[in-house]
Amino acid sequence: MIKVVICGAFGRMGTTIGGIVSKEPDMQLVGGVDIKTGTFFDAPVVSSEEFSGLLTSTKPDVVIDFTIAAAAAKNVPIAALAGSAIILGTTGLTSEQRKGIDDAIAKGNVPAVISTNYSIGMNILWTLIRDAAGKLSDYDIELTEAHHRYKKDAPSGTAKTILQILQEEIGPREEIYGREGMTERSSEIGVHVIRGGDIVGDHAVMFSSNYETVTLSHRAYDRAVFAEGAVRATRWIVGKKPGIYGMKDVLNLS
Ligand SMILES: NC(=O)C1=CN([C@@H]2O[C@H](COP(=O)(O)OP(=O)(O)OC[C@H]3O[C@@H](n4cnc5c(N)ncnc54)[C@H](OP(=O)(O)O)[C@@H]3O)[C@@H](O)[C@H]2O)C=CC1
Ligand SMILES: O=C(O)C1=N[C@H](C(=O)O)C[C@H](O)C1
Repeated sequence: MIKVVICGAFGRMGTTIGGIVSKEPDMQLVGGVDIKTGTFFDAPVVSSEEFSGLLTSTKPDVVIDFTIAAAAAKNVPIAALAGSAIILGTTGLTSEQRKGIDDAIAKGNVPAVISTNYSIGMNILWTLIRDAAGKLSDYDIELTEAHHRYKKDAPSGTAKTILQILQEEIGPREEIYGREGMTERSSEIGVHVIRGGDIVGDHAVMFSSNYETVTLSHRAYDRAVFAEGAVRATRWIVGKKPGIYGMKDVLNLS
């Protein structure tokens, strides 16, 4: 049995993942962590102050974190230093927060999957964007993303990963976040963020020349797509060598 604890248990992702884990025959949901406490899917949910105690009493194989950056920056090091494998989906981490997490994973000598997007489709799209960017580096590039009204970080973690891929493939380019007034396009990458309703997650990259536009896009219809990916990563990480992996490793994408 793979024993699992979920940080952010009562959140949109935490409840979706908890529902899946609780039905998996080879997994046992042993607890959750959130601001509010109680139970989810018959497992106890404790506050972050009680997280260490939960780890000692349940000894989870894997801790999954979908919270907010400030919480993940505290939860993940505690879990890693206690010896649990990590699945981290929380976005909006500062570089200092990410370094603290990476250091704790190294110090705890545990394996971890960290990804800004656990959907299979987005991981395929990232490889397509890399390929297109290498070949269309002289085209104008615009990136758009749209999410629900409650999303706290902008641009999305997925959009930041796309920007990183573009920068790696086409060399350093200025990033312009929205435009207003008298603007003249140069070689920048334009980045545009939309927030509204319950949009689950849309991302698109446009490569435009004077005669054509290539658009590579992805739309998630249901959070289950991220949750299923995180559960897949949870099963995959058990028994892996210590280190930080991505979904491309889980999905065996080169
Ligand atoms: N990598 C991926 O594929 C995906 C990543 N995400 C990311 O996952 C994160 C969560 O998203 P989502 O589920 O929509 O957000 P929610 O706000 O619905 O859920 C986050 C939960 O974490 C709780 N929380 C806040 N602080 C703490 C803490 N210190 N310890 C434990 N729990 C805490 C929140 O409580 P409260 O509401 O009371 O503050 C809330 O219940 C975001 O960063 C999002 O970008 C989302 C989808 C896919
Ligand atoms: O907060 C969300 O909802 C999502 N967050 C992730 C991100 O920031 O990229 C992944 C997905 O787009 C949904």
